[in-house]
Amino acid sequence: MATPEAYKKSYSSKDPIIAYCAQHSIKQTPAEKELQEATLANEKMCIMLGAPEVLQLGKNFIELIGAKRALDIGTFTGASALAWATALPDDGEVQTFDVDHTPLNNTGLPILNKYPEFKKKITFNLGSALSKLDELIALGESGKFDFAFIDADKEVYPEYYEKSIRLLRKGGVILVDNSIRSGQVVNPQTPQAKAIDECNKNIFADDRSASILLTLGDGTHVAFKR
Ligand SMILES: C[S@@+](CC[C@H](N)C(=O)[O-])C[C@H]1O[C@@H](n2cnc3c(N)ncnc32)[C@H](O)[C@@H]1O
Repeated sequence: MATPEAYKKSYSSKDPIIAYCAQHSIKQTPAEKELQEATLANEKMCIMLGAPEVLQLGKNFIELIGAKRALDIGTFTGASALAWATALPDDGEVQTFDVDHTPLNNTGLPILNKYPEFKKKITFNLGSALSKLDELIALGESGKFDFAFIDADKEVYPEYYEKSIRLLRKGGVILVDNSIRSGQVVNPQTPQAKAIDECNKNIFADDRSASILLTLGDGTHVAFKR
């Protein structure tokens, strides 16, 4: 029985409409399929795996806007970083951030090492994502990224959005994962749900971007930098 959080993810949902949409949307490379299956099989916290329909949306945006540089906030086993790497051009770059590389080392890297054409585009940063994003801003990288995926500690979502909007160029796209949090944002009670709700409200009120909150996966807030 899927947990409520996993319910809307296509790989765990029993909903035939979600299954139908997934069947007519998701196009994974063999590398992505292998990493998804290994994560679901090996990782106790496999619930954290990015929903493939959300990763598909991100890949489509990367292709559409001709992105070259992507931020991936929350690596886990590397599934979202790999998705962006498959969609980026050969000279593309993914900067991915995590405080814990255990799932990456145990499950992600044994598979990623088999696909050097994708792995070579990914830089794995170990440490607080917020500090690393601040370092990029201090290094003069503001306005130089094309795409960002926010999928790490939920309490920090409002700050991750702020850093991402600064680091993206005009026309860049931000996807915020778990923006509905199994419906908890409607009446947020936990610090995580409250922070996601705050982030959703900030994005909706933000003149620096056009945006839409989609009921895709566990909720996907999409912001297009003006
Ligand atoms: C939901 S998982 C990421 C899933 C991944 N994006 C994917 O598509 O499979 C969230 C990750 O954020 C990491 N994380 C938690 N707090 C963090 C922080 N302060 N800085 C960076 N990463 C953090 C966790 O260790 C975890 O691996």
